[in-house]
Amino acid sequence: MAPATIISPRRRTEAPRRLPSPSSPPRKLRPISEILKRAKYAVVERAEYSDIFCEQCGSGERPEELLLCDKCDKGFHMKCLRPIVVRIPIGSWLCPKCSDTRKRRRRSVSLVLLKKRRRLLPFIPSEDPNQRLRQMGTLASALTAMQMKFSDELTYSSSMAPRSANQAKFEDGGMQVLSKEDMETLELCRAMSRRGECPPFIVVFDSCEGYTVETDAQIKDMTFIAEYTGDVDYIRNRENDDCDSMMTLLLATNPCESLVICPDKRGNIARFINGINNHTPGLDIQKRPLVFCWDFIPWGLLVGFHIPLWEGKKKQNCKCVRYGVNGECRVLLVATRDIAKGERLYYDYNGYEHEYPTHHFV
Ligand SMILES: C[S@@+](CC[C@H](N)C(=O)[O-])C[C@H]1O[C@@H](n2cnc3c(N)ncnc32)[C@H](O)[C@@H]1O
Repeated sequence: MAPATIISPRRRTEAPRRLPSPSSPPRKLRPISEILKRAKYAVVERAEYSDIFCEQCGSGERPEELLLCDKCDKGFHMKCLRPIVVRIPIGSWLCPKCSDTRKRRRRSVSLVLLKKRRRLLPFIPSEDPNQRLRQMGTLASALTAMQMKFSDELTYSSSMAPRSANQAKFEDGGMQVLSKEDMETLELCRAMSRRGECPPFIVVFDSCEGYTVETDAQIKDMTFIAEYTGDVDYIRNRENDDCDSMMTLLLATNPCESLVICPDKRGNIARFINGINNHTPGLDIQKRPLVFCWDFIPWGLLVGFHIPLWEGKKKQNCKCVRYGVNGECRVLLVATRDIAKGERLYYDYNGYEHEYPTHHFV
């Protein structure tokens, strides 16, 4: 906003200045806050503003009711504005057009920032090679216990679904495409993993949750955690499969073409990440915080709502997202907030089909 032009020591949108009558005794100066509280109208100083008229009604009458925009210098009757301005604004005032431009400019800036912030970040491997060995060791133990082999990519076999079946264009309603920059980040992470610079996570065993993944360093929001890998198969082949780690890969318009990832023989750390319980409220309703809102209530009543605060939602710190990458579907796990070292990873298993039973999850 352009700085206000100084035409007198007073602001143009300020309250009227009452000149003391020659007969009255000198008065003490009142604080500006008190003057503004009592002020009814804006005063236009006639000497400099005699040619000002209202942009809405075109009239220059009732100059004492004219507000001047601190940016474009144009005049507006307080009662011609919508909504009507009933008292002189405290501080600077912008007319509807100037405040709209400012809002729009602000919005586009924040969108750019938002876009920048939403870019995928590569994980940062621990510097100490011994620490990385320990991390890989915990994964190797868990894989061995599950009789699985490590695989950091999707695998295809003729007895299941061929690679040609994995086409993002088959997705019912289309699939979001991973941006070029995010693809580079994904490739960078894969290259790091191949060199033994693994992501800083460990797999631990918990008597309630089974295997679960914990961070071994602080993780930033939007950090790429892992790709969900395993054998790709048609959903139709797996209808009676009791594997609890299957992941949706493709939901095709023709259900016969839908695919799942099955990490029963091969997979990576993604297969050990646990889910949130999104059925059971963690706090009883009386103890949930109240949120107050009066925005949409015309008669200005203050209304409080209880917001459902599911414990699981609070634990959730990553998400599982399907993307089209070079025309194929891929499933990526990404941090949804900053995660402290030692925190366990959780995401919502019911992201797509709302079917996974999580009632028993801790
Ligand atoms: C993809 S696996 C995750 C790794 C699994 N915990 C394991 O030991 O192999 C999914 C299974 O883990 C278990 N699980 C996942 N999240 C859980 C949670 N929050 N509490 C308890 N069990 C959970 C459930 O048995 C679920 O079917």
